[in-house]
Amino acid sequence: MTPQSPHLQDQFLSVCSRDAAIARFDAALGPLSPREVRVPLAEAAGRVLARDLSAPADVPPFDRSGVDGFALRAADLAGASAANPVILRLTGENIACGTAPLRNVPPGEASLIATGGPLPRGADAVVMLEHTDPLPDGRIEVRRAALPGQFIGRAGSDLARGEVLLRRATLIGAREIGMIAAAGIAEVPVFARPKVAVLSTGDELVAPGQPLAPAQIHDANGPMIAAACGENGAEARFLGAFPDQAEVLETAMREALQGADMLILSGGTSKGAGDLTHRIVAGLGAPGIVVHGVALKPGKPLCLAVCDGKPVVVLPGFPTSAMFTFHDIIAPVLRRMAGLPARGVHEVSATLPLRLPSEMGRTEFAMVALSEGPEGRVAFATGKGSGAVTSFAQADGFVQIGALEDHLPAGREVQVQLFTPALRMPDLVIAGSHCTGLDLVLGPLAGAGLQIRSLAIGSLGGLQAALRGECDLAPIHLLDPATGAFNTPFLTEALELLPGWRRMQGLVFRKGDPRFEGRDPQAALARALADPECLMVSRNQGAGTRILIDQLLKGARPQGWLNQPRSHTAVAAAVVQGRADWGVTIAPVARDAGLGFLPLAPEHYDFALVRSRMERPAVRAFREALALPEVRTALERAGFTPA
Ligand SMILES: Nc1nc2c(c(=O)[nH]1)N[C@H]1C(S)=C(S)[C@@H](COP(=O)(O)OP(=O)(O)OC[C@H]3O[C@@H](n4cnc5c(N)ncnc54)[C@H](O)[C@@H]3O)O[C@H]1N2
Ligand code: MOO
Repeated sequence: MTPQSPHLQDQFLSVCSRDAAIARFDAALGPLSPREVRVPLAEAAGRVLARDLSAPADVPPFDRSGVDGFALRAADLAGASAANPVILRLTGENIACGTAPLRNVPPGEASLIATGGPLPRGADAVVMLEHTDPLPDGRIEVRRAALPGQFIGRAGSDLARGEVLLRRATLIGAREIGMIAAAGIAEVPVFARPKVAVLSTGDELVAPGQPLAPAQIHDANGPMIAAACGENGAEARFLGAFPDQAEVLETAMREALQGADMLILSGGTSKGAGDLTHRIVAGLGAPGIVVHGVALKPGKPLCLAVCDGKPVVVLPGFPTSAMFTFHDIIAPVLRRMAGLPARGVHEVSATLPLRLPSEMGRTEFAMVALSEGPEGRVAFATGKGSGAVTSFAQADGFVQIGALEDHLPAGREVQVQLFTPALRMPDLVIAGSHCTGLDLVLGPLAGAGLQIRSLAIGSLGGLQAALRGECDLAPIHLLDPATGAFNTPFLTEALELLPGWRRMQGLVFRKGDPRFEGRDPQAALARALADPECLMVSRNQGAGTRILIDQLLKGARPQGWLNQPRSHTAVAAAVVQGRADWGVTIAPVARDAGLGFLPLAPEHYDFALVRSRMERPAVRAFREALALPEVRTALERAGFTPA
């Protein structure tokens, strides 16, 4: 199916608004009524009740004692007190739980009764054992009066026969299981979980656990979407990742759809020539594709189809896009099929500390992480683009930006829709440059139960957040070219420097490359600059390493200088994969990547502490962790030099 010339593609995406997409999908799906099945009580947890459950019998089935004591007639105890006890004879019967009483309790007598024991005929009250005294002749003295009905649980008082104990559409949990069991019901009518077949498409996909060949990535969408289906009442069957081969894919999709109530694919729905899933979907059944292209960001290439009554969905390949479109558009359908109520919306308000750019023409969902600033909650954007998967873990929720806005200004108050109903603000907010060494310091804090939010917004971004008092500390490695000093020149009165560690920066190359191997850095650099075939990888403007690179280059602009990734790791990857021959990164990254390393200069990775927040327990804990001998040893072992 792949066209001869991949650049000659169909322009099949015709974008409609989110609301129009939902309306078209709903209209094609028609009413979605969940099926009912009966499951044993032991399997009912997590299911949704398909009909009202009525009690088949009274609970409790008989009047019973609520205490260990004596069943008796309240009238016998009129006027009883410690000073004036009443003496009663015993019937001789001892009513245990699970035994039906045989004897009457006539006036002037009492029967010993256990908590939960059935009340004998004649008795109308129970007194507690500790309010009585045995007499040597076998009778008892009762030291206080009793009200009729005292300590008696009446038949049907918990549940009367015929009473509705749980309503339809109730989500069954442990408490509900207890009620159903008490009512004596062994089989529970619940909604059938819709069966969803999930499959990923893409030649580049490899199952987690399998090694990656060049240009391959691990399949994130498949497991993620299957789990999200489970969270929304469905029974997902993940069928694996399939290559972009029309026949293989079509067979897999037809088989999957046969045994399922819904089919969800991801990938291959955008404009690429290899994007063939939508073509197969179009032939799976009537009416076929009803929406292809929604004015959502992320999520534009979403494809919605109904094939002979069953929903078939192609989510965008980018994991963030797949997840947002699933939750926004697919989850509500799934919940209706599963008989689950719509998910509640949980919102908090917060202020944007920074301008949040947005694309005009698409409703945009921007993920944010919350922190407590001096003037209330602030929401930092955490998005790394639709292709990223880690933004979810760092975000508390998302902000919706209307299709007609191209940005939200700094200072704007926004509503943040939370991912989870309960928001727990982090105990420690770190914003700035990330370093793998930081994870070694944070380990003990997380182990002590502190919730830590680490926002990788670069040294300068972190410094500004710290100056605004919106984080507790900012990890920075900023070189002042004028003085050659690190970090201290950038501080103000409001900040205090906590020394972190030194990271040796050096020139990296693939081991064995004779242009670098065994030379001193300056000689290697001269050799590299003299060779027009020798390709470098640089760093982004603003990075400390970039300042070092520009100092080394003295104005030279070798091949590859415009390749300016934002991280040490990306530099190492470019060299390892041969997209560049040399670059500058830090020793631990070079070592982990297996690259040759020629040391240049140590970089100071320190922490700008916000003075007004320094007494917070989590900040103190951070300083203590940094000084721990085991943390220092771990840092050294990882290739850092603690300050
Ligand atoms: N010329 C255009 N290119 C793109 C457009 C466009 O309008 N014009 N739309 C972009 C948008 S927006 C999105 S979203 C993506 C979605 O593309 P597809 O749905 O066709 O997905 P793929 O091309 O197959 O993959 C995109 C991306 O995601 C990775 N991927 C795919 N499946 C998985 C998986 N199961 N687990 C992890 N990652 C996955 C894949 O490797 C690609 O990197 O298209 C833009 N392009
Ligand atoms: O819609 Mo794409 O989902 O912008 O990333």
